[in-house]
Amino acid sequence: MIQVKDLFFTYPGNTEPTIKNVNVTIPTGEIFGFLGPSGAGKSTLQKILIGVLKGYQGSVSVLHQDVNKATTDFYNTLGVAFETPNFYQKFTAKENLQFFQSFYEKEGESIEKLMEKVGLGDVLETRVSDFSKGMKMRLNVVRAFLHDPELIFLDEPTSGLDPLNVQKVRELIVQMKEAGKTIILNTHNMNVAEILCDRVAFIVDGEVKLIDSPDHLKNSYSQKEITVVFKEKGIEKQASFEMKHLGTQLEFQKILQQDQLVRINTNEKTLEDIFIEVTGRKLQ
Ligand SMILES: Nc1ncnc2c1ncn2[C@@H]1O[C@H](COP(=O)(O)OP(=O)(O)OP(=O)(O)O)[C@@H](O)[C@H]1O
Repeated sequence: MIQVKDLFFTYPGNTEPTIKNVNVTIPTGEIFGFLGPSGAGKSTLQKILIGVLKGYQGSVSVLHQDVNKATTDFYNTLGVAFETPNFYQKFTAKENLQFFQSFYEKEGESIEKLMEKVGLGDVLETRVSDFSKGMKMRLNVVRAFLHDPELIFLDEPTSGLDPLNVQKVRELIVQMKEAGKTIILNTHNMNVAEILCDRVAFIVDGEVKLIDSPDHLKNSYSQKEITVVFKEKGIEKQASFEMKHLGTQLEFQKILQQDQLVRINTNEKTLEDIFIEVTGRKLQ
């Protein structure tokens, strides 16, 4: 679906490349996340992958085409939600979506259904000027799916959304994956990445530092131990035990038998902890 080899890109007028030696292959049907702090180069990479930024070095094949030679077909099978939503403020949400849909040959799910899925079912006839930032973000996601594309790029799709609406957008993305779509997310929301992505790439200063699945990363980086919090003579205490010896760990068995357990933590690292450990950088 996507094959990037030895990619470098320098903005005109800059001396240093913004994208440095990126190599990545993304198969059909995957949810793939580019994770990195602000300024890491995620949007630049997205613009190269959708054929907007030219003049790069290396090779970029998307939907089995060299993006430098992308045809109309390419844009009919590609959906994009840019980080900053761009709508006609005086038009209603529905009028905006109908207008953008008219550029494409194919129609996917109805505007009404898609809007319903992101919790905007009752504001179809509302002018976009009356939308909040979070509503515009959700409308932006709907816009990317209008023409039933095969490959969808979503730049920070959950930015500025409350937890309930983050969940709605997440559910829509999962439904699209189940329908066989390939989805590329740019995000610095590690929680979203952890739940949604089959694989993630850590990107810092234009370089991909690591590509792996969230599960495999968490298994590799987390300590294989648990911490037990228990009460002894009314005082709360804690002790850590290696997971592989738990069955024969007498002290652990004693805590269980005395029924003094308060809680057990698995000491699992979050994707954010692992990002910091691997790259030495924070995400926000
Ligand atoms: N048109 C441009 N000309 C010159 N430099 C640019 C241009 N657009 C972006 N940059 C620079 O390229 C670097 C990467 O920016 P980019 O927007 O790709 O990062 P990002 O990871 O998407 O960040 P964010 O999460 O804040 O959107 C930044 O240093 C930015 O200042």
